[in-house]
Amino acid sequence: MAKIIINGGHKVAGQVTIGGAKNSTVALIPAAILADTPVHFDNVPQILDVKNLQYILAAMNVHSNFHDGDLTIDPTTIKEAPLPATAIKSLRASYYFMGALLGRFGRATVTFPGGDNLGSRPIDQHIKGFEALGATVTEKDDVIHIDASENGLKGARIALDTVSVGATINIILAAVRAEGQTIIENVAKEPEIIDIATFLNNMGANIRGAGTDTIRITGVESLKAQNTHTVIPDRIEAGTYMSMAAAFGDGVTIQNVIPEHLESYTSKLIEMGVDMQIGEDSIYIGPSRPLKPVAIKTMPYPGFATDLQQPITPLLFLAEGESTIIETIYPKRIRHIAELRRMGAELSSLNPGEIKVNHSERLVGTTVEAAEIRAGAALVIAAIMADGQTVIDNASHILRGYDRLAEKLRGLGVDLQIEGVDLINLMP
Ligand SMILES: CC(=O)N[C@H]1[C@@H](OP(=O)(O)OP(=O)(O)OC[C@H]2O[C@@H](n3ccc(=O)[nH]c3=O)[C@H](O)[C@@H]2O)O[C@H](CO)[C@@H](O)[C@@H]1O
Ligand SMILES: C=C(OP(=O)(O)O)C(=O)O
Repeated sequence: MAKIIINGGHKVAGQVTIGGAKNSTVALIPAAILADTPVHFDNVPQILDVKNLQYILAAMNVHSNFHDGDLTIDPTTIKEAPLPATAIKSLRASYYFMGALLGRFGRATVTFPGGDNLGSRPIDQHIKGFEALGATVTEKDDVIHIDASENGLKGARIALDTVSVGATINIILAAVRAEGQTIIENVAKEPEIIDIATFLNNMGANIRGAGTDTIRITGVESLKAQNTHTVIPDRIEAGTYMSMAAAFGDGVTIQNVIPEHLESYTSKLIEMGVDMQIGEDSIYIGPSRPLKPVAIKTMPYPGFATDLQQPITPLLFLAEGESTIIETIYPKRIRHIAELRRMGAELSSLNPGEIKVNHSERLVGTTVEAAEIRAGAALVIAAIMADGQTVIDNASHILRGYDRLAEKLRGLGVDLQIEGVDLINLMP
C-alpha cells in the first residue's frame, strides 16, 4: 500500500509548474479510439489514471507510448475485446469507454466504473443519452452492455436532468460519429469539456456550443488527427498548490495556469485576504495574514468546484473565525474530516453536506488515511503545516491524479518520501 511520509514544519517557497488536467486527459485518452489515425497529446500528467487507461487500451490492441508528458496513441489496429475489470474499477473515467466504443463500433461492454468513493455516483444520465441515440442498454453482474449495432446511432435531442460532466462528455463521444444532429441541453460547462470538443473538432468533428448550456453535434464519418493536442492545465492541481502556498508559504509562483478557470476559487482567496498576484498564465501567492473566514458552496462550473472543497480546508484553519462549506455535488464528500481531526484540526459536519471549519493553527503529525484523491490532497497540505511526521496511508488515491507530486513538493522545500509505489511505473 502506498504511503506518503511528510516531515512537516518547513514553509513552502519557490515555483511549481502545473501539469495537464487529469479530468481532460482521462476523457481524451478514450476519445482517441474514435480516430482513424494515430493521435498525439502533450502536457499529459504523469498520474496513475493514465497508466491504467494505457493498460485498458492495450487490451484492445491499441498501442500507446508515454514519455515525459508526450503521449501517442495508435488506434488504427483496434479490436473489440473484453476490458480488464481491475483497471476499469481503478478509475471513474473508464466510463468514457462506453461512449467511445459506442461511437467506434456501435456497441460497448464495460464493467461498471470505479473511482473515488464520494457517496453515490449514478450514471443514469449517461444511459439516458445512449438510449436516446438509439442504443439498448442492459446491465448484468456489474457489467453494462450498450448496443446500437443493428440500426446504428441516430442523432437526438437530449435534455439532461442533472448537470453532469461525465454524461456530457460520454454523449459527445457517442454522438460525434452518429448519423445526423444531436442536441444536448442542460450540459456541464467545465473547461475540460471544451478541451475534449476542441480535440475532436480539430480531427474533423462538428461540435458547437461547448462551454454553454447547449451542445449541438452533427455526426461525421471519420476523425483524423492532424496535429498535437496540448492538454489544458489542471485547475484543481493549481488550486491545491494555491491553498498550500497561502496556508504555509513564503512566496510561491504557480506556473502554467489559466486564471479564468479558477475565478470562483481565487475570488474566495481574495475574500479571505490572501496576497495574490494574477499574471497571464501564472499566479504568485505571498505570505498572507490575517485571514478572514468565508462561506463556500460547491456548484457546477463556473461555481466553486467540489474537487477544491477539501484542498482549501487547511487554509480555512488559519482564518480568524468559523468558515462554512456547503457541499452540494457530493454531500458525503467529508472523509477528510475525521483524519484532519486526528491531526488536531477543528472541523465537523453535523448535517449532510454542511461542514464547519474553525481556526486550528497548530496541527500535529500522525498516521492518517487518504480515503479519496482530494481528501488526500487536504492531508498532504495539513501534513506540511503540522509539527512532526505525518504518514498518509492509501496514498495511491492521491497519486491517481497529482502529477509528479514528490518532485514538485521537494522543489518547494517539502521533506517527503513516497513508499510502496513503483515510481518507475508512473513514468513509462
Ligand atoms: C473524471 C472526472 O471528470 N471527474 C469529475 C467529474 O465526475 P463525474 O463526471 O462523475 O461527476 P458528474 O458531473 O457526473 O456528477 C455531478 C452530480 O451529478 C450526479 N449525477 C451524475 C451523473 C448521472 O448520470 N446522474 C447523476 O445523478 C452525481 O451524483 C453528482 O451529484 O465531475 C465531478 C463534479 O464536478 C468531479 O468531482 C470529478 O472530479
Ligand atoms: C473525484 C475525482 O475524480 P474521479 O471522478 O476521477 O473519481 C476528483 O478528481 O476529485
